[in-house]
Amino acid sequence: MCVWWYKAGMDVSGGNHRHEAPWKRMSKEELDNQYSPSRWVVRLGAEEAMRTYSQIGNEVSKRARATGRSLLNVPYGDGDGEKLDIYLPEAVSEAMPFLVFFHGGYWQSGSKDTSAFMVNPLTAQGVAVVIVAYDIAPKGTLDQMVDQVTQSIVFVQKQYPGNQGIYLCGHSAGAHLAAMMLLADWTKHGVTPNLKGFFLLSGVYDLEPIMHTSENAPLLPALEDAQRNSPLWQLETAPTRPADPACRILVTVGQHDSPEFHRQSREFYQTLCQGGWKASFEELHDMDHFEILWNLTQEDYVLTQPQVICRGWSWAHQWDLHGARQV
Ligand SMILES: N[C@@H](CC(=O)c1ccccc1NC=O)C(=O)O
Repeated sequence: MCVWWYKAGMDVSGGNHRHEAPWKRMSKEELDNQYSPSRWVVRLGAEEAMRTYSQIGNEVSKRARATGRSLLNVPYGDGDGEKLDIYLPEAVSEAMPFLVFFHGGYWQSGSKDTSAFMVNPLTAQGVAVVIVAYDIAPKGTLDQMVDQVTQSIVFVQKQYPGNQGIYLCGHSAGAHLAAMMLLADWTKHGVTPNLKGFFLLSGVYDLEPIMHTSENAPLLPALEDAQRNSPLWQLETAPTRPADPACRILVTVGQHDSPEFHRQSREFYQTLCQGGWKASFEELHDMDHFEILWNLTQEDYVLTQPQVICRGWSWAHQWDLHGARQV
């Protein structure tokens, strides 16, 4: 079942009219603006928002490591950068649920070492959290990053075959990498991970507009690179099906994210619905691109409740609190 949450005044009419994509009419300057999330924060200046992002990431990661219940820099592949951190709950069991997180930073910055945002609230509630490093550009190409993320999930499944579910979460560029896992061919890896949910925070799902921005152009040398790595494009042209039909996908975007980020999330959600995936969409009230992550450090935030993240997503009903309604 697809759940469409909307607020009064929100445009629910849009289809996937790619030929009419609004970004095609934008100047380079406007595209740069639309794809620079820090320029859209409302309570801080752009630079201050980025500084705060690093500072909070640093602090929460130190706090997460201070509990001593972590396995750090575990290799999931042969490459130097192919490492992940596993944060365990107090009561470790065979059948723990796992949340695997992919950090953002436009595929060019960020680190697992400063991205343990949701670790303490979730481990306190019995969920094991894995924070994955991947080779950001210029060391890594997008194809390599996608491959590394795939390998990291295979590693978790092989290491913890009795897991109660693997839930993927990604922020921004990390949401893109998580979304690419909807297209993964697990048969090549000899194991099908027990994927139960995708939790996509302010992501980018169509990389073509990014090719035309100054900051990101070097990432995507050709249109084929952008298309091959665009889950939106791929799902529209070659739809896939979940291995587990109960697998859920939550697509979220911050209210203060740019119009292009809103469009990307909405279109991705619609494409998922059309493809028969169990998807939900939520615009996070009064949130900017970075505050979404800061809220994930809080144990009492709606999205860090295990029943939201790891138990059948009964969370949806809680959104009534934010004035959203189901249609
Ligand atoms: N240069 C970007 C930085 C950025 O996009 C970003 C930074 C930290 C975490 C996520 C980000 N965006 C997506 O991956 C900006 O101006 O917002």
